[in-house]
Amino acid sequence: MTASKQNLLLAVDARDLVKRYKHKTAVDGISLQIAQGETFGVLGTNGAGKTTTVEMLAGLRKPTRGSVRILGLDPFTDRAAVRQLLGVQLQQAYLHGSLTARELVDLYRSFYPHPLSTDQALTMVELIEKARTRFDNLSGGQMQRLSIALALIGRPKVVILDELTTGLDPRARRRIWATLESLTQQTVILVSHAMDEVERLCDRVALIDDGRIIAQGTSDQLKERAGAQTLEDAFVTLTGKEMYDDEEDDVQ
Ligand SMILES: Nc1ncnc2c1ncn2[C@@H]1O[C@H](COP(=O)(O)OP(=O)(O)OP(=O)(O)O)[C@@H](O)[C@H]1O
Repeated sequence: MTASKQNLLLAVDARDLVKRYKHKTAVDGISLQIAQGETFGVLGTNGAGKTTTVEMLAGLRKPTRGSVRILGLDPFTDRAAVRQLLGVQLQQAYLHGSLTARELVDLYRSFYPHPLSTDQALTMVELIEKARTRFDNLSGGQMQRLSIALALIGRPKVVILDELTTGLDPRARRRIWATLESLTQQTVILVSHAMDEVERLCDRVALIDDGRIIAQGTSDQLKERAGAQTLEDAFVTLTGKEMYDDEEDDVQ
C-alpha cells in the first residue's frame, strides 16, 4: 500500500451502530469516521452510551446492528490482527490482582510485536517505584495509571481511553496529558466528562446523548454553533442537559 493510500484509510469507520438490550437501546445509530492521527473526544452525560460505543469499536461488545472497521479490519472477524493495532483502557480494569505492576506490564508487552520497554511504561505513569506491588495493593489512582500504561504499552496505532483521568490528582492528570500530547502518530479516542481535558487534547469531539450523536466538530465549532463561551455551556445548550445530570439522581 502506498503511503498516501494508507493515510486515506480511516483509523475508525463505524456505521450506524446500534446496541439494544432487553429493556434499553443503549446506542441508537452512531456513525463515526476518525482519521489516522486524530485525537477524538466522546462526551456525554452518564448513561449516554459512550462506553457501549467504544466497547463495540474495540470488538468487546457485539453490535445489534451496524459495522466497525479499525484501519480497514473488522474487530470481530479479524480479532487477532486488530488486537495488535489497538490499545484499550476501560473504566473498570479487570486485571489479575495477584500479579505485580511489573508482571502485568510484562504480560501485556507479550501481546504486541514492538512494545515499549517495561521500565519505559512504568516510568511514563510514574509507577516505577511500585513495580513490585501487587495490583490489588495499588491505590485507585495507581491502578488507573497502570491501566493507561497497559493501553499504551504496545505502541498501538489506535488507543481507546475511557475516563482517562477521572479520579487522578492534578499532577497525575497533567503528566498523563503530556504523555498523550506526545502521541502525535497515534489515533486516540478519549471518553471523558472533563471539559478541560477534551478541549486541551481533542482535535474533534462528538456529543452523545441518549445513544445518538447530537453534534460533532472541533471544540471551537461546537461553541460557535451553540453561541457559547465554553465547551461546557455548548454541551448544555446542544443537549439541553447539565453535564452531571444522572438518571439515578432524579430518584430522591
Ligand atoms: N449489559 C447491559 N444491560 C443492560 N443495559 C445496559 C448494559 N450496559 C449498559 N446498559 C445501559 O445502557 C446505557 C448506556 O450505558 P453506557 O455505559 O454505554 O453509558 P456511558 O455513557 O458510558 O455512561 P457513564 O458516563 O455513566 O459511564 C445505560 O442506560 C446503561 O444502564
